[in-house]
Amino acid sequence: MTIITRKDFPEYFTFGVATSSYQIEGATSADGRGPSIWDTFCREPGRISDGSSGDVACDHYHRWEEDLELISSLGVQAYRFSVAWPRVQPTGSGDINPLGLDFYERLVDGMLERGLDPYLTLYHWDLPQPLQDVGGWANRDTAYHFAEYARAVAERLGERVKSYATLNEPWCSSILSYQIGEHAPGLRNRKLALAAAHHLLLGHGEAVKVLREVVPGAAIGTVLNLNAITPATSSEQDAAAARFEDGAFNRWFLDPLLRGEYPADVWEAYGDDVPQVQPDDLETIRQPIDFLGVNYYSRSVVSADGQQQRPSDSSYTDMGWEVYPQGLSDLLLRLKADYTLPPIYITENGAAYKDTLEGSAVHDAERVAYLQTHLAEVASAVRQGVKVNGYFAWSLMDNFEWAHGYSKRFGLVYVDYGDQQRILKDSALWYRGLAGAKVPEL
Ligand SMILES: CO[C@H](O)c1c[n+]2c([nH]1)[C@H](O)[C@@H](O)[C@H](O)[C@H]2CO
Repeated sequence: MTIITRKDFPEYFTFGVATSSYQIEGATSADGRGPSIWDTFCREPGRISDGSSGDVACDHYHRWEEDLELISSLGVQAYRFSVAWPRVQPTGSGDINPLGLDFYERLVDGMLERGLDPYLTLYHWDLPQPLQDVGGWANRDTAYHFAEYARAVAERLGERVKSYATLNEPWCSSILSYQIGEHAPGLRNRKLALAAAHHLLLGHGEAVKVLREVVPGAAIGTVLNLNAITPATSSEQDAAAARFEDGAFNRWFLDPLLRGEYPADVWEAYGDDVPQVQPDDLETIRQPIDFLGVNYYSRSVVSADGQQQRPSDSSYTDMGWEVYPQGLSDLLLRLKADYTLPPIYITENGAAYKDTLEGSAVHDAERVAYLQTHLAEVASAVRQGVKVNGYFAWSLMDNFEWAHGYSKRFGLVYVDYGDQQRILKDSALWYRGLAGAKVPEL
């Protein structure tokens, strides 16, 4: 395994850690916060593997200062976090809750006081429940409500926030949530899912227009989860299946955002389930952006029979995801080859492993190896000319892992949910050595 050091990355490269509001904050009824679709989803029996919810999570809402100290101690330059829409606008439209904005203002000012650059995500899945009561993202109005919520946040926080990402992973907020049903609101309807995907993209475009007006000096972009997709064999059937998966998973979002069009091959395959697109929608969606966030965890090996392949010579994380670092450089080089790109940030990369607390230590060698090998691929892609400006490890600390509850640990920092103690894992110490290293004299 190649040893990477700070010298393998450009001087301007930003190292950070990432979280999201519903996964760490808790305090789901504090200070005027309204219910989100995840509060509702967690109460539906069987939805969450351990029957838990984000009601307490990491109690970050009350421990935010301690957590900012923790982040600062890791030597990183930036912190990627998300704002809970239901804290700021409890019903998703109309009245703004000043106490909700107060929390994020304290948080952002706390970052700046510690020399941390705030990288804000406006939507990381916690949609106000009243919007879902009238269709959620399958309702076109939600796109416009989202832009007004973006306005409220940007007007309060302004350009203290260095970077505004509109969405986190619209594929998850639409296909995984409205078609596959694994995430809130847990529906299984492809037509609704494709409508939701379109309205998420439209909401992104409408929000970009608002942000350009309110915070013209901030970097504005969005975040996609993208996979490196490999056919299981060299057969034409598997190759065709891989092309379609690439279209449905990657290009369905990349092409509207970067080209202002849906991929024709996939559009045709969807038949009557395709979304209703108004004449100016794609022009709105393709608003120029200053960065593209890429979340990468593993590759997808696709066969015509639809069976998920598990190459026997690979290792797998606790989520059952193949450890395939080369997929990250493959993906980045493919993006460079196929699209006219803004600078890229790796906004999420990390792994869940079964962590064991030994006294006040967690020796998570597998996670160190995962981070080391994936960062080496980022460095390789940068050497090959891909403009990657930064990397955010997922996640700062163990947290609520959606349908898996607290059974999966992604953190660089171990959380003892009994007493909310935070304990640096070996991976945090390793990452500090890289992220906190002084940039070598060039
Ligand atoms: C298939 O991986 C996805 O890209 C993905 C993985 N993850 C995500 N998206 C989400 O953005 C995080 O909230 C999850 O906690 C994290 C770990 O599951």
